[in-house]
Amino acid sequence: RQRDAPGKIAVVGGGIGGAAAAYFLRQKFGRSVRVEVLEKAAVGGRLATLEVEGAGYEAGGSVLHPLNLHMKHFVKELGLSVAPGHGSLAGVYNGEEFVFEESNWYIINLFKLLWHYGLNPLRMYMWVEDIMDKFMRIYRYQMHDYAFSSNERLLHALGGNNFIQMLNQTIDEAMQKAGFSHKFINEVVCPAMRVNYGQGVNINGFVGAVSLAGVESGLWSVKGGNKLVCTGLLYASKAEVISGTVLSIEPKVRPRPAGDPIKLYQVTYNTTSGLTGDTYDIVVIAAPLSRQMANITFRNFDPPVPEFPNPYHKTVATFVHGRLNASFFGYRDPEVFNFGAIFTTENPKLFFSSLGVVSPVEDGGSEGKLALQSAVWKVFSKEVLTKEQLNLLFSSYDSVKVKTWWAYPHYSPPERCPPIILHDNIYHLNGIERAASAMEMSAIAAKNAALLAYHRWYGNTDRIDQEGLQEKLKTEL
Ligand SMILES: Cc1cc2nc3c(=O)[nH]c(=O)nc-3n(C[C@H](O)[C@H](O)[C@H](O)COP(=O)(O)OP(=O)(O)OC[C@H]3O[C@@H](n4cnc5c(N)ncnc54)[C@H](O)[C@@H]3O)c2cc1C
Ligand SMILES: CC(C)=CCC/C(C)=C/CC/C(C)=C/CSC[C@H](N)C(=O)O
Repeated sequence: RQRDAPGKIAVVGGGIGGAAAAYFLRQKFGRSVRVEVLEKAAVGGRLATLEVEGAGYEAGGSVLHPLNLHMKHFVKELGLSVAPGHGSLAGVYNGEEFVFEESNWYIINLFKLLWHYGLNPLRMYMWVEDIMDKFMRIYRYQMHDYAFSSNERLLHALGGNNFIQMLNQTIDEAMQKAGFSHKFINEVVCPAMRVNYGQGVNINGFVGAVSLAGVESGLWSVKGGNKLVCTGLLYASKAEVISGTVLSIEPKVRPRPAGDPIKLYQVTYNTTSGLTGDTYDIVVIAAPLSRQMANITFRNFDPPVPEFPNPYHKTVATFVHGRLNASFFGYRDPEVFNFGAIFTTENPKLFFSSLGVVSPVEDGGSEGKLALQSAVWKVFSKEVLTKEQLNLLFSSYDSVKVKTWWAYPHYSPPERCPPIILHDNIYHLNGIERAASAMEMSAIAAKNAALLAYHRWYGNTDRIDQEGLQEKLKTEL
């Protein structure tokens, strides 16, 4: 006999992971199930805008890759618009001087790159392409309804032992082994890690490769703000969004006069009206699980739900409307200082990781050059910038807005991803962040969890952890 559909599903967290999970759970389980999303702060989570002088700017997750297919699909499905990324001249600063300065002329850049780094840039492009090609297999597997019970199994299905190995070594080790020069790793790869993950080349090889993809051309964002995808998905999924902080989850058994007892989960949460809760058949946790982050207690589980050490890295995004101080960077004439993005190499003396001119989310992307005279700059740093530091970086400024994040995992390979399955019908999305944290990674984890929850509910074991999918699907239409 076909098992009854679940009555109620709880999703903890209304960021892109939770919103995508609600959407995919609705797709899989159909119209009858009640989906409730519990969110303790704002829908969007790490996708949020900050207002600077009347305009909104992406303060968290900002750029998407052209091959981030779930995010692309959401934008299309929800009738949102794409804002293409803007081009601005970039320079790499080592704390004393610029080790690389981009020119307005393509041909000059080509010569400069060849002169400084030989064939390393071209080889890097091919190296990242190869990883992306394998990564793209996930869309085919998910389209055919296949799910994975652990993040390691998911990664193995995409790139075999090589992907697992990438989790266990630093991007520095991975690229040195692949024959990239020390100078190139230091002056090109390291600045990309610092701008994207606020950490250097000691982060794991997989997130390192994702980070390199994150500085490729064709990046985009959502007009009006990336968080619109979250509100849109929650609306489309007909989920009920409840403002509340989940405190604990506990297994419950409800006896039935006829048939097997029903296994449920009691979810207790705090709202503005006090402590309350409800029971659910399935729970999907779409927030990083640790005391530092979601702080959820799992009560009376036998065996207990294990705690995973999963420290997150602090990143401060500071928005400054003002004029950059060219002389801080060694330029006497501010007129010839025309960088719109400044990346940095590793130098303990530097108090910021990167800075770049940003445009408002309502702009829809500005193709041409951004005005640098008095622009809004986004500065990434590990700590909140002091007034003295701001005065060093800017010759004058009108306003400063600061957002501090527990942004992404503090990467330290060898990396083990926290589990996806926490109990019979409890799933956790954010373990995938230990491999790499990005909007698309949360969307992939959300679809995987929805498929896994569905197949495990209905006993479709043939759709879980299948080996040799790449070969198998080649012959399938
Ligand atoms: C500064 C910064 C820049 C970034 N840039 C990019 C980028 O350019 N491109 C990219 O792809 N990625 C980027 N990222 C990463 C990306 O933003 C994240 O990987 C992604 O948004 C994570 O989404 P999520 O839904 O998994 O988690 P979150 O967005 O963290 O969502 C979790 C939600 O759960 C809620 N929650 C937590 N605990 C509880 C609880 N106990 N009860 C109820 N609710 C709870 C939280 O309030 C939150 O809303 C960036 C991140 C930061 C911080
Ligand atoms: C998941 C895959 C395959 C690709 C994603 C590539 C990507 C867009 C990576 C960026 C990740 C990230 C954490 C960026 C943070 S900073 C972004 C931007 N430079 C900014 O200034 O805000």
